Amino acid sequence: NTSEFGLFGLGVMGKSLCRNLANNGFKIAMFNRHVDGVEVDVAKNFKAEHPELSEAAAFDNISAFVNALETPRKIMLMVNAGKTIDYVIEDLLPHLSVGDILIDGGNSNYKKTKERFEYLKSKGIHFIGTGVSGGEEGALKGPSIMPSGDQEAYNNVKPFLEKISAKDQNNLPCCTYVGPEGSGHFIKMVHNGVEYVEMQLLAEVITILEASGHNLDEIANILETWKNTANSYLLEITIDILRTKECNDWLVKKILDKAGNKGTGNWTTIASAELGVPSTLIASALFARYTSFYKEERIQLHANFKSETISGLQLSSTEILEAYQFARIINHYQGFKLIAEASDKFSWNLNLSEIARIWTNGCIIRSTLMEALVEVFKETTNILTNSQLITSIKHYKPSVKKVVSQCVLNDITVSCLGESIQFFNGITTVDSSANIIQAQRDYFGAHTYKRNDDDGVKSHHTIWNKTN
Ligand SMILES: O=C(O)[C@H](O)[C@@H](O)[C@H](O)[C@H](O)COP(=O)(O)O
Repeated sequence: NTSEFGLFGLGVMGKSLCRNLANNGFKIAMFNRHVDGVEVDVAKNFKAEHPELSEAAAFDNISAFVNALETPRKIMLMVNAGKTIDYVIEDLLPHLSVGDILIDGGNSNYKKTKERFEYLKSKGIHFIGTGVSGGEEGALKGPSIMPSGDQEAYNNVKPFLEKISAKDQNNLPCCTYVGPEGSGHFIKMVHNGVEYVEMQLLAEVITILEASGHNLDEIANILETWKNTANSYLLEITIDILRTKECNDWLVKKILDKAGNKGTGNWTTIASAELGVPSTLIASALFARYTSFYKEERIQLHANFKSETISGLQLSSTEILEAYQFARIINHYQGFKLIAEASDKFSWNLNLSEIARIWTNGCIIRSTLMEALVEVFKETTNILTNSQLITSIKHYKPSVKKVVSQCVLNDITVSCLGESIQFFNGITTVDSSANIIQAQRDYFGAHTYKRNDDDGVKSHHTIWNKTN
């Protein structure tokens, strides 16, 4: 048994990670199940396709795969999130020894990761739930890696994960021990929530620029200039997408406008609700995807309601850029707020600056804003208290108000741009209207309320003079 590291599951991400590990000189064992007529000799054929895998061992037999590994065994599972993980764990368990380490690199739910961590701990097996971000190319050339579980177990796999990960500006690995049990998958989930919003904001910006009379080539050129102040991986790929033609026509124009999702945005919204954190932009981006799915109803309702003439947009691309930047800051504020609240609630003691640092490269939300946040989180956990970001927000605010109000007047839906200024106005309001809510709750349900003219601790109830 000479293989140092095992990779279980040769899907898109699994294959890329194998090549990355091999390219970094690790002697690996690769496993993919055998399914008659469907998945046959996957590992063997994959090995044959790539010269860098010449030293790798290929298996479709679990016991042979496990026995090819030096102990303590380090096995990374790259299979679909959900029940599959539990089936694979049960298949592997009879072959494992106490002290072996299983790493779940899929987009698993952080609650399930906690359960699996405790279940395997009871069997003497270490379980590391780890977020892996970067897609197929990132997994091959260097993803961002977010492992959590036992620090001691992590130290055993650290040399592998840190070597294959992307590197930040100081050439440090975009891989760090995030914290206990499911914290790695929790931050990966939030990463995806922030990703949903960044994607939605770019979609909204393009809609506004099109409604302002620009075609997609012109919009790609405008976005190109935004790289100077607002660069990100998602901005870069969106420019590529806008420039991709098929028979001289824009390919993106032929893509059906029904946005799919695989669940992480959904989980982030659920976690926000459960933790009482107003991640309103993530929820807006998720629900914008859900709304897009009602294509037939949208067509019908458009016929019912679209009649009045609209005034037309009077917006410069600078104003649209500033509105975009405003909303991005609010997006990152909400994402990291959720992480900070979960860290407190679950006593994970997460390091926000270190999380921002491993997200500066390799992952889907890498950006120059993220690079700035690494320093911001060294001084505060609340980015809206950072003097530079306060200045930026104050500078961008007039533009987002103008852009959003003109979009409303012109019947253009901008759910995330719109929500960014709605949320900002709410979180910067000293005396909100929640006192009305408290009175209504006390009126119909005797739910009591606190007063702002006593110690604010005592609960009060009023026998309201019900005229209705
Ligand atoms: O960080 C990443 O590499 C991506 O986020 C990756 O995890 C995956 O592409 C998402 O799951 C897509 O999510 P949806 O299918 O929900 O858009």
